[in-house]
Amino acid sequence: MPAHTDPLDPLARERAHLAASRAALRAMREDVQALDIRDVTANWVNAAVLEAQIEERIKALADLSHTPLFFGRLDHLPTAQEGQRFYIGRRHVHDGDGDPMVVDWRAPVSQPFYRASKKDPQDIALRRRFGYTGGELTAYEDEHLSDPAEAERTSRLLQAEIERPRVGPMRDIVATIQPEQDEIVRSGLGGTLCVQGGPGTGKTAVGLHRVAYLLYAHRERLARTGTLVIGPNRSFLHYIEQVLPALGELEVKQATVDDLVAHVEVRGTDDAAAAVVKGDARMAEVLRRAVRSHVTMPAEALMVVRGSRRWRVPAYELEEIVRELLDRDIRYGAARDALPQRVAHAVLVRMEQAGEAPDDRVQDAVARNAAVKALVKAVWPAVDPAKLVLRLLSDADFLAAHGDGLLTADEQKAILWTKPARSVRSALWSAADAVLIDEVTDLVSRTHSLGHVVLDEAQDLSPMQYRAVGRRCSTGSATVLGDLAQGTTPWATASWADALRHLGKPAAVVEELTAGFRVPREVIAYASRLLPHMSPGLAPVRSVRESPGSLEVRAVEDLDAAVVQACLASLAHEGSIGLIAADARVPALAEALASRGLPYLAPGEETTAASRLTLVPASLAKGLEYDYVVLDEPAAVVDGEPDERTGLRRLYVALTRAVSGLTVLHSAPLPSQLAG
Ligand SMILES: Nc1ncnc2c1ncn2[C@@H]1O[C@H](COP(=O)(O)OP(=O)(O)OP(=O)(O)O)[C@@H](O)[C@H]1O
Repeated sequence: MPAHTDPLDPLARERAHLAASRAALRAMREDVQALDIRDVTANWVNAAVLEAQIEERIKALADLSHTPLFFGRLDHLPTAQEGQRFYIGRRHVHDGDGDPMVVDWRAPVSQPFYRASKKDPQDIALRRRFGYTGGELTAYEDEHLSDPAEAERTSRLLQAEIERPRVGPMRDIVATIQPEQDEIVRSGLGGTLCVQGGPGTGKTAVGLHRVAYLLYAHRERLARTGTLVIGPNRSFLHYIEQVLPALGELEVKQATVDDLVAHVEVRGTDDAAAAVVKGDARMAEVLRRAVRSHVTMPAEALMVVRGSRRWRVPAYELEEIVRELLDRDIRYGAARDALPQRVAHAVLVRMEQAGEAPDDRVQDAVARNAAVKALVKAVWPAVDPAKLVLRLLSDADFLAAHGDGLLTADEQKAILWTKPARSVRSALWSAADAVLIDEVTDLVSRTHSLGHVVLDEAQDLSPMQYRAVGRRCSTGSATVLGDLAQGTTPWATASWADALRHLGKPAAVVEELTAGFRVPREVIAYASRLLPHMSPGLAPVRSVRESPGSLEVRAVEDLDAAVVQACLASLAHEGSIGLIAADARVPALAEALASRGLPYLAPGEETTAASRLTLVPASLAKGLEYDYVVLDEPAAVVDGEPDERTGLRRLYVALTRAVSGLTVLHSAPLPSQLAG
């Protein structure tokens, strides 16, 4: 592109605005750096807090050289907003007079940039998109939305952004959020939203941008209550971890469900049958019963001695107090804390009847009396959540006592440990056990609720896991993202209504995303052959990529050699390469790559220009994407799972990771559902 120097040339003027905005941002940063806090802070605590806030602000105002300050411009019709012009970017920048040079993409005035169309111009005369090459503003593209003479056409810049080869971690999509995505991003904080969408429809991207939006629109409230993004595993979290910081949001926590319930060290695994029962919502009732079974009715009267006097509360009255606490909708631990005061109150009533005038201090003293403490210990003992679950899984009679009528004899047998554990420390806890312990922990004392939780790849959670997530946003809201067709756990949810019920958000609205931004048409059509066999009723994704992409399916004799060859061939292209294989095949392929001197990364490790090949076990492929994918032996991917449906879904996930091209290599016959 030739250099533009003519001051009347539109590109030159836009570049001048970019330079001026940069200078303004620098000035904003310098202003903050120059702040002298000595005058306004009376003590060092305030000073430290303020300094930390200033540090944050300075960080937030950094000019990231590779992320353009603005990517769009909106000119209102002269009749609207006084014909104002707004530059839309990742953050707000103002000049010395406080007038905006760039407005934050999340501000209400930016919304038409994403939503306005020729059909509904929203008083916009001009929408301009900017193209950048290496931080330089090099192109622009105009739409005159209110001009009936101008025909609607697809934006080249938008298309180029969608088709761009992928390297490195996930990037933000602020410049190209689509209208149907924007509606999800900007929907209110009050309600929970569930998004069903096929592979590559932008669910993860939308979820992350939604957090950024909510933090902008409800900054103070969410700063107080907190936000959390939940993903399926570490590799996935690594892959997405830079999106929010790039949008200026540094405070959002990220975790897996396992991280949330890490009350014990998980060293064991369950077979599918046991895991399904442990993850079933009926377990919540079994646990509730088991916890409440610790409460016993007082058999004897309570005798409290104070000075020369003895006060007696009969057993039936103590029982009434205990029953009343059991009937109340409060946690086991809260009721246990309340019990001594209730009992003390009964003693106080007697003192009053005897003509004394005891005050609150007397009641507190009675509540701390040894006899009262002993009573509480006997009738309402403390419950250790891990010990309780340990007993339930080790002691057949205890499990039967609380599981009968809820779990069948076979189900009880499935979850009982064959070798009962001796102690919480030595037990071989599984991931599902940790969730049970979390449920009990919450029965004992209420879990802290955050303001907003984004739950990605939600289809894979068990009902008990949904409950664990749900209690972390019980007074807040959630964004639930997933694809029923990509459910690869034996307990994967069959319907969003079920999932949302277990999450405790039955009134959530379910939206659908149907446009695919990742997988080329030919490849998605191939993968979609599996849909009727594993998730009948779900429509295939409609790819919006223009380049048809390449799909090659080849039977070979020497599989390892062919795979290495295909990786080398893919490396001749620009972008990242993912070699996806059944988990059991990974060691052999690792050796084959190593013996050819081909270095490779593990999933989630950052691809760089020098190191672009990742060896991906099929179990970790979910949510990730690579420019070119080489898929090893589809039949092995299917066979690696406990049942065929799960196997086909795992294969569907593996087939839908490619952005530009997919090479499928097999020495065994292809699964019949894939063969055309
Ligand atoms: N509006 C958009 N503009 C440009 N790129 C987009 C847009 N929406 C999504 N993408 C890109 O499409 C790819 C797929 O998005 P994402 O990973 O969020 O999809 P997903 O629905 O979560 O997929 P999966 O179901 O496979 O996990 C990403 O590279 C993302 O940046």
